Amino acid sequence: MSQSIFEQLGGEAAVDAAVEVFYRKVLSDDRISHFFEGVDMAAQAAKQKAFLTMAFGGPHGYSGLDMRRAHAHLVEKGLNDFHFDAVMENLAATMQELHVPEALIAEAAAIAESTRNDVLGR
Ligand code: HEM
Repeated sequence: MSQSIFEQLGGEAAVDAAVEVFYRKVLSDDRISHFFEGVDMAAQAAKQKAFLTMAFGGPHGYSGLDMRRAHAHLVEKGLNDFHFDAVMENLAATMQELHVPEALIAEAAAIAESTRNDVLGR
């Protein structure tokens, strides 16, 4: 059986390392940082970790319905494809910075991409 990206990258420790890099990129990206204003910082780190665990195909407790619910208030504030694309870019840039092989980056992107319609509520 083939391993998930999560396992190939080194499991939880790898995700922890990626969280820090991804977090910094997202919060300094003025296309999307405003969506994170007022979000509790400790809870935010856990969210980032959940996001990356999901993108890497690791064990997570989220369904499409949860993704829809978690982002519904952001859709009301105008969250759209432009913002989703920006997050995808930050995800790829994070993995490039951590020297993740291109094939694994593409796999993670495909997983994140599969949540687009749920995250954008359509
Ligand atoms: C690539 C697809 C995405 C995935 C897999 C994802 C994943 C998640 C997860 C797992 C949570 C935590 C949900 C919970 O509270 O249980 C969350 C919350 C959140 N997401 Fe996303 N997300 C995605 C796209 C986005 C985008 C495009 C934005 C905005 C640019 C965004 C902004 C947020 C914010 C601000 C929260 C926290 C909401 C709050 O606590 O008020 N997410 N996301």
